[in-house]
Amino acid sequence: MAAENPNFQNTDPPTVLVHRFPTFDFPPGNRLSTHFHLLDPITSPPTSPVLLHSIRALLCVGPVPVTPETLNRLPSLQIIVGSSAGVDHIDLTECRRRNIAVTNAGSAFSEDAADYAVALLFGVLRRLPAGDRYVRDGFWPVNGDFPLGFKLGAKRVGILGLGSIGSEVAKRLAAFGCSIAYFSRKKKTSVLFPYYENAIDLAANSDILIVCCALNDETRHIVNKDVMVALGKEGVIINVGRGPLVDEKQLVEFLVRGELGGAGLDVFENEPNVPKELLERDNVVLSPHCSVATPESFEALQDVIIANLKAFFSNKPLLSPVQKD
Ligand SMILES: O=CC(=O)O
Repeated sequence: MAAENPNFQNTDPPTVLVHRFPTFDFPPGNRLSTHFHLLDPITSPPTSPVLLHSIRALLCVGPVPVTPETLNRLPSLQIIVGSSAGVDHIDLTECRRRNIAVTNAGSAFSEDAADYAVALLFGVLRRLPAGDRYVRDGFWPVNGDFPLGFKLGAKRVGILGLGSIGSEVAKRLAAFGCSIAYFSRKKKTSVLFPYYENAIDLAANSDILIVCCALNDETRHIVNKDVMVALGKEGVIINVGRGPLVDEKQLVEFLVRGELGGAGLDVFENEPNVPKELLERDNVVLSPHCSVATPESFEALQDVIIANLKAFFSNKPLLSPVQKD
């Protein structure tokens, strides 16, 4: 038992406590358990409070909340290794206070998330899901040609959050001939794209807004009514970040009143619930929070998790620490 074995945490492989919803796990065949002793309270017998007291590393699988109560049970905790790009489910303030390091999925998901943002954008502009329904439902022979879509090339794209995902979006849309501008926490010295100091100015100078920033107190509802007005009647919003980055109630009203051109949404404020007004709109493409969900991404994620945990247990710099500022 851990209390009788003060070196428990130094055993090989090192112990990592798993924190997850019962319904949420890695796909079968994960490689983590070949490197670490994974202690999963959902599949193992109840974990004793004494053992919990000795845990130094927590692996957070999926968006399960890490609250001050979770952390109180783990007084020796030094690192939380997250398995998602966003870490809004982890109480970062409390982690900072307790000096607990937090890591995220790093760039494991960035290419898939960026591909998906572009796919949603094509879906909205060229009306792909609506065209698919038109064919399947037998309207083509009866009603004739399908209404025109819009060209992607030469559109002005504003990216909210030019991090790892946003940069991949920029690369892809630049290749389609779009002009790129962005708003981020900070202006990036290494980037030549025009920078706007706030989301409203970015929207006023964009045809399309792609939302891919982290969710926190500063960015909650960053896409609000004023940003929607600035984007204008033809404007398109794509969200592959988190639902609460967009004021969903306002978004619905703007779409219903025809004051926005369309939206492509992989994330929602109250998942898995989607406002019913969106279900019947052909200029809206809906998706069940799966922009990063490919076997290739999950393979890359395991590399990032293993690298972070190995670095932690050997006192080396972490691969993907979450920014402290
Ligand atoms: O939503 C997915 C993620 O944050 O990784």
